[in-house]
Amino acid sequence: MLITNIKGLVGLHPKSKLMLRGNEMDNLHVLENAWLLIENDLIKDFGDMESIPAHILNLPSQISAEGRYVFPSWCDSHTHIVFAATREEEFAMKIQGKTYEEIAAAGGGILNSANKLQKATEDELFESASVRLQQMIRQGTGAVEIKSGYGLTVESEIKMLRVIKRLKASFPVPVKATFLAAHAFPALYKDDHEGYINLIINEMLPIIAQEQLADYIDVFCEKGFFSVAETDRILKAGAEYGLKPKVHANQLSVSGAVEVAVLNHAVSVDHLEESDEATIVALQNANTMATLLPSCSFYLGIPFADAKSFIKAGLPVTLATDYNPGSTPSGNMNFVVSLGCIKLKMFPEQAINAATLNGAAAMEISENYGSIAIGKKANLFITKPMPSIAYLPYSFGETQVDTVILNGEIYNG
Ligand SMILES: N=CN[C@@H](CCC(=O)O)C(=O)O
Ligand SMILES: [Zn+2]
Repeated sequence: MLITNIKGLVGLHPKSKLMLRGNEMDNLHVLENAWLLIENDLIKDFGDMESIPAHILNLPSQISAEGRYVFPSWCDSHTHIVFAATREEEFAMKIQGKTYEEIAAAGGGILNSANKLQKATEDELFESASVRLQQMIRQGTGAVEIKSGYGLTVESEIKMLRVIKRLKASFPVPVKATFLAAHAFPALYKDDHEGYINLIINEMLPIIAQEQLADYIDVFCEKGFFSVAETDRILKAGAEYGLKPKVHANQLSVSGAVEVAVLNHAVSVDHLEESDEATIVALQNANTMATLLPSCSFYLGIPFADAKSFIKAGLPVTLATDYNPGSTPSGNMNFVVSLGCIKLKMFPEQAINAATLNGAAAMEISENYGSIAIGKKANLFITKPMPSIAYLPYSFGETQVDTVILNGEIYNG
């Protein structure tokens, strides 16, 4: 497949560049008036239309991208898209001004989702999550991480992870699975934290390892949820089974979650709406990525993470959706990139790098995804005609994705 007359081929990085830190994120590298050759599922070659070799120009399967841009697919490294029901009833409570904690204390939140998921069948969960994933792919997402964490029993957490495994087998995008039973203490174990942590470590993890159901283990480390000590114990248990940590950290308070995640060599700490100098210092001396979720801040009305300080401190910053029924009922990475600019004050180049190559890095797949380089997977999208690259985050109410290409083929799902 040959794409010609591309107004701008966006996100050119050397194939060996697996992550962008600090001011490296300023460089998006765009080739104007370009062509791109895809062979099978890989990027075969690309160049300037002025010097396109004749034998390439005469190839049969051509797409003209006149006035349009070609981007690497969005890489969404933080989602909770397997859930049984939406939670609009909490929407009104939020509008009344109830906080996330107050809604959870009133039986809403994660436990609300858990009650509904426990009653849903694996097929029902697969069907509803498939609709969400298909919509995300149409909006330009070409790689995704999906978490458990609404089961909160052995049976339902395993049910969720089996659904994620089926999604991975059914869609033409890389899917990374994260075990997040440590999302909240179920009602039965409200006053018996040891009992639930014992279920996680001694009952759930062995099955997950046996069936290879997860790549990562995650903990919601926050007041009212899992303590730093409990987080440390659960991450260490996961590591025994080869699961690397990702941590829901500093969403509602500076909780010590970042430090314990770094101590456990976490791939990423996610949220960071609350941070201080110590947070940044802890991350500066680590390989842990800072994954920011601005559409969660937008929906909950909580602070936006201090992206500019993180980038200034030389950290690798990632953007993701956090798509879930309670705090971010949206899987649109285009809107996340817009909020990255509008609310996190990231430049378009930084936000696009954060949502592509760094998103891939936060899923440890950036050898093959997240940028334009010869030999990388042809997971791309062609935009509608646009005046500039900045127009994509600028036009926040529209989605500029026009044609989705996955593994070198046009996606018609
Ligand atoms: N804070 C923890 N977990 C999700 C919210 C889950 C929910 O409210 O259903 C988050 O990342 O925002
Ligand atoms: Zn989350």
